[in-house]
Amino acid sequence: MLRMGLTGGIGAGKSTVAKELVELGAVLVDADVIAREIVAPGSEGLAELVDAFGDDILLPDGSLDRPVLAEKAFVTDEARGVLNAITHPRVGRRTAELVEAAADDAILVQDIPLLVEGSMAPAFHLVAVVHAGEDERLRRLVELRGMPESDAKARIRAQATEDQRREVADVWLDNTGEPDAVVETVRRLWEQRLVPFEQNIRTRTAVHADPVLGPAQPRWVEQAQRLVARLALACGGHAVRIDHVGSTAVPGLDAVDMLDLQVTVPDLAAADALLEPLVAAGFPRIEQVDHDIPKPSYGVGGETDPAVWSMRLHGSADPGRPARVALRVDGWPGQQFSLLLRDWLRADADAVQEYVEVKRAAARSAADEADPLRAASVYREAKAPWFDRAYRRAWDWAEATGRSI
Ligand SMILES: CC(C)(COP(=O)(O)OP(=O)(O)OC[C@H]1O[C@@H](n2cnc3c(N)ncnc32)[C@H](O)[C@@H]1O)[C@@H](O)C(=O)NCCC(=O)NCCS
Ligand SMILES: Nc1ncnc2c1ncn2[C@@H]1O[C@H](COP(=O)(O)OP(=O)(O)OP(=O)(O)O)[C@@H](O)[C@H]1O
Repeated sequence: MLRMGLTGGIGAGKSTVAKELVELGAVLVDADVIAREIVAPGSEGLAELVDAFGDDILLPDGSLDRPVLAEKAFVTDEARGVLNAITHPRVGRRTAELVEAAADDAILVQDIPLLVEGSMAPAFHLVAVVHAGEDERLRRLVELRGMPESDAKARIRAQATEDQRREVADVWLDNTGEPDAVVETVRRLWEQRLVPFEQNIRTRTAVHADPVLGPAQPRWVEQAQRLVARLALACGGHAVRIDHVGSTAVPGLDAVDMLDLQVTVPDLAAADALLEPLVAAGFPRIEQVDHDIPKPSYGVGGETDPAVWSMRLHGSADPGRPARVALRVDGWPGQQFSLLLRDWLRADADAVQEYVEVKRAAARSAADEADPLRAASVYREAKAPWFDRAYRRAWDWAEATGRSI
């Protein structure tokens, strides 16, 4: 099952996007619909609202007078807090039941207006944000939906900002233009990302990245932050720390478009306990081959022992964001080196330049190989001698600068 969170400010066009996704085959769980269900006539939720806001929020037939409640609830943060405290736990429980009931191969889309406000992003495999500027949203709400302007403005004020939404957005769906434009983008998203992503989760398949060296991308840092947040939720107490490592964590360093994340675990048993939680979170296990594990030819204390280089490797099931997740044991040389190498390169521009040239030469040698597996191995082997020396140099740098991990 793939779980996608869909959000956006009021009037941005979530319903337009959700409708298209349902037509394409998604199972929709809509928080606004659930929020209506849990305050239906005769419900406990409605009785609590009446206790809190007075019986003038009821229509003569006993149902909720929504505009009247909106007028009372969105005037102050306190009143909105009371509304949220009554409704949100009930919406949460009903949502959990619906998610539980969805089929294993479902592409589940959860339309949640307050996803960002509720810090829910890491619980999803992917978060899509529908965007339209504030003035345009106001216009749509007032002109097309007949909402009082003061109500529309009060709700916008009560919601997350555009910057906060950008932070969690794996996919940014611009809906400032004609609705047809966003619908077309949604169709492409469905075919190129959501369908293969769901299949990869179910079949435990990690995606590959094209082994092409490209210039550093500023978006790598934000993307890595989102993956770290997901991994932290999936790993819970088993992770000592989670870091963005590797070339994509070093500003200005050319790299293959593959993010490296390291989950530090207390021991290998903890790494193995994380197998299923990581698969479910969209990070399938990759079986290791011995030569994938770096082992320096010299060391300062036992690093040549292959046992201390043991690790567990996972990949990403998301075709839109290839990543490798290495689970390494706290204090073992591989875990330490991965952090040290990153920090040394971040601190030493000459070393970065040197490494870029080594990588480019390795890429040139690999380009002659037609077989992709062979090309990957040529690339790896061409970099190995530099890496071997880097192991020593990074430790020397740590000693000289008094850096500790
Ligand atoms: C106050 C109510 C009765 C007003 O009903 P109305 O029919 O006018 O609006 P509706 O429920 O369709 O919501 C429309 C939009 O308003 C915004 N909104 C609704 N509730 C809130 C809230 N508590 N805080 C901020 N924005 C909100 C969302 O963008 C939502 O998509 C209703 O919004 C409500 O019960 N809200 C509390 C539940 C809630 O938080 N729902 C949002 C998702 S869980
Ligand atoms: N691209 C667009 N251009 C013009 N109008 C649009 C566009 N997309 C949506 N609308 C209209 O704007 C209004 C708000 O859109 P929609 O109901 O999809 O927003 P929403 O994000 O689901 O809002 P809510 O937060 O209230 O659930 C609707 O009347 C819709 O028909």
